[in-house]
Amino acid sequence: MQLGADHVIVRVPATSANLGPGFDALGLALSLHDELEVRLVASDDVVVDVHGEGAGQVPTNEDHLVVRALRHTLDLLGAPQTGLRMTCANAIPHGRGLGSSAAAVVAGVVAARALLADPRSLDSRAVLSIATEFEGHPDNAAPAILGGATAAWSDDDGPRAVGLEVDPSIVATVLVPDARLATSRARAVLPATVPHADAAFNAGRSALLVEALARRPELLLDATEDRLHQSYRAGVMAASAELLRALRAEGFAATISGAGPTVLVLTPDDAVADLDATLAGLVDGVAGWRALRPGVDPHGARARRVTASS
Ligand SMILES: Nc1ncnc2c1ncn2[C@@H]1O[C@H](COP(=O)(O)OP(=O)(O)OP(=O)(O)O)[C@@H](O)[C@H]1O
Ligand SMILES: N[C@@H](CCO)C(=O)O
Repeated sequence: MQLGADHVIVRVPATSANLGPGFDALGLALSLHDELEVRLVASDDVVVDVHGEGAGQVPTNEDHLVVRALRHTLDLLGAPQTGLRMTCANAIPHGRGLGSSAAAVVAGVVAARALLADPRSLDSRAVLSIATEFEGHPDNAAPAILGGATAAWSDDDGPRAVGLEVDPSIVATVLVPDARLATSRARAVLPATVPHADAAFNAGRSALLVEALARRPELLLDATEDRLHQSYRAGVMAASAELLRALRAEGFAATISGAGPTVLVLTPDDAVADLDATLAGLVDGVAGWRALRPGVDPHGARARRVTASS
């Protein structure tokens, strides 16, 4: 496989996984993006400049997650490796449950694809498969690739995903604390098995959530109930668990975003003012938290080749 470009720009969205009952399966792309510029250079060097989230914290060499995903993809396709200069402008907070690691991996894979002489040789399913190898589960990678809301699953041929309808009146609010929590830590507190009744409960709520997202936002509170992960994780994200409880008690469809500790709230647009008033009343619960209302990203990851004339 030959390379056909030497300069690409990639934009990839944040994602909120699980959406309550859809553990490791459902996800939503949010209009909060990391943007990367990748140039091939003649030497073997890797130079990474990071601005925004993660600056001064993530590696700036071959260990950088985007570089690892990019190189892995080129290797898989039998494409040549070269030196790289990469500039990252990151808006997705790290370790907060907004899919930063999936965004980085997807960015690396789609950057590699855009560098190929024939980018069509890697379709969305192959991108999902590579990204899931890194992530271990496809629920963030799927919406990061496809945009919108997605349901992801795996069969014998690997991970797959489909887009789900989202009623345009649904507003996503994310409440992002300062504290970070590594996904690995939030997964380590989950039990190996769960009661059959809890699995059945979540199956019903996940099915309902597909309908609530598509055209019945008034069902979002019931549809976002979960018994498979959030209560087990409360001990490693006490403030988020308390905020979740308080918002749900007021009738808002709050969930832990991904592996936390961010809280996602899904509301019909006519309930946004009530949500803001409720948040203003929870002064202690949200002091120091960032409240963002990013909108749903309908596109997913995008890559553009830069040519001398563009
Ligand atoms: N843009 C990035 N560039 C380089 N490394 C990144 C980038 N984004 C995330 N990472 C790496 O991934 C880690 C965060 O991944 P982690 O899976 O713990 O959380 P998350 O992906 O933000 O949340 P979640 O998986 O719950 O949505 C960071 O600490 C960093 O090591
Ligand atoms: N489904 C994953 C999302 C975070 O990567 C989890 O909750 O652990």
